[in-house]
Amino acid sequence: MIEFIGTSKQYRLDKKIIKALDHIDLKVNKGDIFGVIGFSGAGKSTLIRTVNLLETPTEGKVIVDGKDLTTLSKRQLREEKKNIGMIFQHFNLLSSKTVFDNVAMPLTLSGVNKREIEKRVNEVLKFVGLESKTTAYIDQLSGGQKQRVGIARALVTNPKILLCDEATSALDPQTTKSILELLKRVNIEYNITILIITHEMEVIREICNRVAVMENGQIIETGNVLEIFSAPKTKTTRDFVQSVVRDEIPQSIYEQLQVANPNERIFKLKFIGVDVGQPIVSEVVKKFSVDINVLFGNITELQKIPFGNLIIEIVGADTETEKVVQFIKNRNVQIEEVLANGCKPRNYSGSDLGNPIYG
Ligand SMILES: Nc1ncnc2c1ncn2[C@@H]1O[C@H](COP(=O)(O)OP(=O)(O)OP(=O)(O)O)[C@@H](O)[C@H]1O
Repeated sequence: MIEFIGTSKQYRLDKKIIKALDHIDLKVNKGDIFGVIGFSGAGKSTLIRTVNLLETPTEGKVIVDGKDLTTLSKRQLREEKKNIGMIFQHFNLLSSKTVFDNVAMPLTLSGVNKREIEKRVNEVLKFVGLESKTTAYIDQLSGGQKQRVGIARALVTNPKILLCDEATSALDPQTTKSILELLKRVNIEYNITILIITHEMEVIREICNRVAVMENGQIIETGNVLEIFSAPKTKTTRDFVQSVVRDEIPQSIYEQLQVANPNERIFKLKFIGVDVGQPIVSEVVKKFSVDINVLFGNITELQKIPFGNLIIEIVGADTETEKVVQFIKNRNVQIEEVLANGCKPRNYSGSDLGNPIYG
């Protein structure tokens, strides 16, 4: 649906060349809610703005729905752009106009007749839940309502693609959730492919099915959301994942544990999907001569699939512990020995946390 092929964009600032996009190869499939995440300056805005040629690439192609936009005439490009809606962090609405007039704007500019405009605008305003606000002025709306107007305006031309440029970054968490819910409905009910750029992993977790991580104008990692959350490969991706799914022992617990007994080792377990329901800890204790302390655990949901993290201390002879590790692996649960800041696996004992609560 959207394909970047060797897409680069350079800016010249004084005598310096800034590589905002550095040979991007990326494919967004029809029906995706595709998230691009990165820190400030990574190149996200530049990337999304090339999809409707608000920025022209200096090199490479941007293919949208089979057409290379960079090769189209102005008139062809205007036609193609009707298939692409966009919403913005700061809404980009006209405050001197009513909600209705803001939403009607793209149709008015294309010369659509009044009756049709009225029908379509009322339809999309109903869809975004603002049918009672048609005559209100933008200044009389909350941030969330403003973004709903932005979404209605983007939908009014029946686009195939919706571009979201940090669409929830100016909103509080509750409002963010409701806007993300609305975007999910846009994707499902209107069958619109969505490309979102964000610096918030929460947004990726909530609605995206696929994600790319950007750094210094490049895509450093890409995959489906479950894959990226369960096995992030780069430090930047790990940091983003950590921001919403903690899977490290909290510092306070580290501090209470003391290095001592070689028979005590700490492991991190990741459960994905149905595995979350497995009573694995109690099974291990019944089957093997070990004790287990649960140090930390959480569970979250990714695309309706449960995703859990557990950090446990196994107390027992090394040979027995290795058998436990194998047993857990055989149950399709990821297990790795915890490393402390890149040091060798640590063994702990002492303190209340060292007292087995299972077995
Ligand atoms: N018009 C411009 N002229 C010069 N440099 C630019 C221009 N636009 C962007 N840049 C530079 O390109 C790089 C990528 O910027 P971009 O805005 O795409 O990043 P971003 O990931 O969207 O960051 P943010 O989240 O802060 O907007 C940055 O180094 C930025 O300073």
